[in-house]
Amino acid sequence: MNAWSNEREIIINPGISPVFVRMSMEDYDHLFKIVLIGNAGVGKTCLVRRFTQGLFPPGQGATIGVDFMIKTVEINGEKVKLQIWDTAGQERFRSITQSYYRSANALILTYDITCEDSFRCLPEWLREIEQYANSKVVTVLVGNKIDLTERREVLRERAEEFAEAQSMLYLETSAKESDNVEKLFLDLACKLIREAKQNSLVNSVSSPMPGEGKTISYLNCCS
Ligand SMILES: Nc1nc2c(ncn2[C@@H]2O[C@H](COP(=O)(O)OP(=O)(O)OP(=O)(O)O)[C@@H](O)[C@H]2O)c(=O)[nH]1
Repeated sequence: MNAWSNEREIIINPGISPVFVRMSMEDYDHLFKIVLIGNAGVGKTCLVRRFTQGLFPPGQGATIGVDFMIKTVEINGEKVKLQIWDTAGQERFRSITQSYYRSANALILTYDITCEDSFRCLPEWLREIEQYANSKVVTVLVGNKIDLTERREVLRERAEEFAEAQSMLYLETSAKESDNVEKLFLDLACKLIREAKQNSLVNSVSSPMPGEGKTISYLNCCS
């Protein structure tokens, strides 16, 4: 095993055959697949671990291939199971990670506000999305590491403008300080519920995936 809590699901041979260490018989009202993408080192893994485990891992190493976690939340009395796929940012894993886009209900495209390069690469990531994701996918642009204010290289206004031009939602986060991380995932879940209810989602997750995490309640949206 590893240092992660038992909420983590282990994937052996990412992209080929997911093998899950734990099974769950628990029901849910909605199941959504969320995939995090973006340059290496922008903080994708830290965002996932902050949300699913409430921690900021010290000395987080680079993701190899794809990691997978599940968290169940309760929103307005409905159980929402979020399958969260954390992809490696390194170029050499691109052919593996691309294969996870197609069935995603939502993509979290992440950059690092202290790294201009990670922002400049966004058009390249958008081309990947265009090519590999389904046309109904909800995309959120996330500027991470806002705790490093003095090292900011990308102004919020610039990112907001970019996101708006691309019809993406935009949020700034700090996985380290836990700023906006819960909001990111829960607002996204709310949007996916609304879209599911309007029957506008391509229900690409056809068969339930096993596994279970903590259940938390969230009542502030979906009105
Ligand atoms: N200060 C600060 N550092 C962060 C934050 N999020 C991540 N980091 C640091 O950034 C580095 C990279 O974080 P990861 O979560 O591994 O980044 P990643 O995008 O998953 O990287 P790959 O797996 O290589 O694609 C680590 O040293 C983290 O500690 C944040 O919100 N604030």
